[in-house]
Amino acid sequence: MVELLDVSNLSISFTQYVQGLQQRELKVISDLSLDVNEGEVVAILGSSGSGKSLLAHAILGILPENAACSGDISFKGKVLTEEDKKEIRGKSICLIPQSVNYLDPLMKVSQQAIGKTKDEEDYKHKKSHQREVFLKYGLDESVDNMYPFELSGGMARKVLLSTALLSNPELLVADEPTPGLDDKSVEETINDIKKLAEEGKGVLLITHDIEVAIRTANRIAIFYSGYVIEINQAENFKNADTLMHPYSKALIDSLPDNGFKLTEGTQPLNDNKGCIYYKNCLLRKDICKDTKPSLHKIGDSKVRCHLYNGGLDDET
Ligand SMILES: Nc1ncnc2c1ncn2[C@@H]1O[C@H](COP(=O)(O)OP(=O)(O)OP(=O)(O)O)[C@@H](O)[C@H]1O
Ligand code: NI
Repeated sequence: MVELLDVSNLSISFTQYVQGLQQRELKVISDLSLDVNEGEVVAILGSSGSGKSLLAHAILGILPENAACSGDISFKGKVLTEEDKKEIRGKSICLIPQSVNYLDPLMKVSQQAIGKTKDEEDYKHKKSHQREVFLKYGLDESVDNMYPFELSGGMARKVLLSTALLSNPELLVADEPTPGLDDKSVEETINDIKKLAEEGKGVLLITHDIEVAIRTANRIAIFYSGYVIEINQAENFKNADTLMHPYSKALIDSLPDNGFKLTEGTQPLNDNKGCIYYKNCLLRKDICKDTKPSLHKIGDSKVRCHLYNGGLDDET
């Protein structure tokens, strides 16, 4: 098992100005650790605005200027500097962006997929490769000359996927690839992602659709208020009893009532001293109020909860 991506203790925050010159720090992602192996799909599941796209952008090295970021992101055992990220993005690591808005509206889709070319020979080579990959995903020749606004939702998704695959990356970060798609296109997207993993690529699938996560991923990481609170095998998410964190259990139990969608719920925005789930937790203990649990390893899974460490928080 080759580890492709290792995100370790990643935190991302923004400085907010409140009332004139008063500043406060808005922590969007806190102490996030996560890894993706070769041939594996890992889903990160979180509600809207929980920092999922920022995680993707941190991995690619395209965070907005005003974001403060700490922690390490390693690719194949090497901690990446911002320079390294620039060097390998679009090559070994590719992003399937959340929205078609990432495509240039004034450029034909094949042109932007191919990018800059050195000379006619280079263009011919890249053009034939582009056609081959587009065809693999069911995009016929007429699509090459279309502008982004001419694409349907499903076609746009395929264009974003095919474009990301042109450089044959080892790791793909797919940011919400399914919203707005009809059932058939969702099905195709799930199969396409699974196939990529079968070919040996690693995929970090960012989604708020729990059903898509369960059906596509090998492992699922649950995001709550900027923290990963549990990482577990996807099949364990079919039943609350096979999960560990009280929030994950409550989430799965509530799914039938919520039409199997993640509800926004009330996720506290402001961090507190203790466990982020303290207020809502039915199993809370004294220690949970003032001491933050770290992400404990239990077998092949991880959980951020004091219940799983005998009340002691000695692991970092
Ligand atoms: N440039 C920025 N400056 C200040 N705050 C920002 C900036 N970019 C993002 N944020 C904040 O960070 C939070 C997380 O944003 P992000 O886009 O990562 O969420 P998301 O989980 O991808 O949501 P969605 O499901 O809607 O795509 C948002 O609440 C947003 O307010
Ligand atoms: Ni997003």
